[in-house]
Amino acid sequence: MVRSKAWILETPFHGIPKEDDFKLLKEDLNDLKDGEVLCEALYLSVDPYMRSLVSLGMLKAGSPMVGDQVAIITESKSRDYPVGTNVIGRLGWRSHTIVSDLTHIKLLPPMDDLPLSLALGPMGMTGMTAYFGLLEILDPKPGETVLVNSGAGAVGSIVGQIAKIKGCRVVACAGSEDKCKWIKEDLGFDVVFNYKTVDLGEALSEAAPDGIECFFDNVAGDFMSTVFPHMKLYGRIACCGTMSTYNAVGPQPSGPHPYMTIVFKQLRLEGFMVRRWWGKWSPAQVEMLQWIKEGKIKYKECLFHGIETMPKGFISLFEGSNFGKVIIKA
Ligand SMILES: NC(=O)C1=CN([C@@H]2O[C@H](COP(=O)(O)OP(=O)(O)OC[C@H]3O[C@@H](n4cnc5c(N)ncnc54)[C@H](OP(=O)(O)O)[C@@H]3O)[C@@H](O)[C@H]2O)C=CC1
Ligand SMILES: CCCCCC(=O)/C=C/[C@H]1[C@H](O)CC(=O)[C@@H]1CCCCCCC(=O)O
Repeated sequence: MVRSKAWILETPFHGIPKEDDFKLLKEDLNDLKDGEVLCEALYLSVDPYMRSLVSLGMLKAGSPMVGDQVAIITESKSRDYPVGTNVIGRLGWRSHTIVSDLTHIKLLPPMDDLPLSLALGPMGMTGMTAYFGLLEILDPKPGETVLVNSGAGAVGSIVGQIAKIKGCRVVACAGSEDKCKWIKEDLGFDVVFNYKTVDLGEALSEAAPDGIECFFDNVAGDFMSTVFPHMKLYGRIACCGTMSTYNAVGPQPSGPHPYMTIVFKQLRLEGFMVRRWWGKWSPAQVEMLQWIKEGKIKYKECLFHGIETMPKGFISLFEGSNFGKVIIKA
């Protein structure tokens, strides 16, 4: 008999999630039926969207926490997935899972000798978000200025590096001096500032006196409103996420929005969800693997150890204490 540990949401979040909002349950799993496999989690992902699922009413008190994990098949009654196969799937915050519908798991992308955890980072959902959000929505040209916020995060750090590969000038910000040092010195972004210690408008005027062609926005809110006047005519904005609003309590902030600037500068804003390009993930992963092997894309992981630490890892995303991709090693 296998005992699984599984996190549920005990109390819907109010403001920044707290460790008390979660509860760890233990469940004895049944024996496998024909066609089923038993997955044991190796690495689990925590991502900002999990916070927004509560605001959207998709996660309620008592709901199992959702999320992707890299797992190994430890028992199998399926010919397609023999014991020892590594898979990725939206299996939730749990240590062991019986999978009956095998469309819920898939093989990892080819990763040569890279750590398996990268299938949750640059080779996985966050890396693909950076890749497609930048290349499909913003389509930056060599010499253009690309601004990215949360620049030391899982998505932002990859956005800036792909923009450098494409010959762009990268302006990025992050919320600590250590993060700024990493993206400036190790990742080679051109202009970097700590948005918590500068006047954002002044920092943008200084960083991009001729204006910004492409803005990859992970934050929204006041940050975005401040950026609009610094955009160039026909500037493009990829609306990737809204870190500044996920923990908002009560009605969402309503402005100010410089609408006249959007019209006058003929800006294009486009929201996206990375699964739009699901059919193109494989070739993108091949290119990402090549860039990582050539040292053109560097990555950082912020590892937490043990499934018991999942709430801590998740909360770190909103405290800004994470560097790169937050991963829980089971
Ligand atoms: N559209 C899509 O398909 C996808 C969208 N996303 C979005 O991309 C964004 C980045 O995700 P991801 O890279 O995984 O996360 P990160 O690794 O960037 O971690 C989150 C970071 O956000 C910053 N942050 C936290 N709270 C705030 C706040 N109130 N205001 C401004 N910044 C804040 C912190 O960095 P700092 O030190 O810089 O403050 C923190 O480290 C998120 O908005 C997420 O929802 C992610 C995946 C897919
Ligand atoms: C829901 C607000 C999302 C804000 C932006 C963001 O972070 C999006 C992340 C998605 C990414 O495109 C791929 C995903 O899987 C993320 C969203 C998943 C939402 C539904 C999850 C429901 C479930 O698994 O049961």
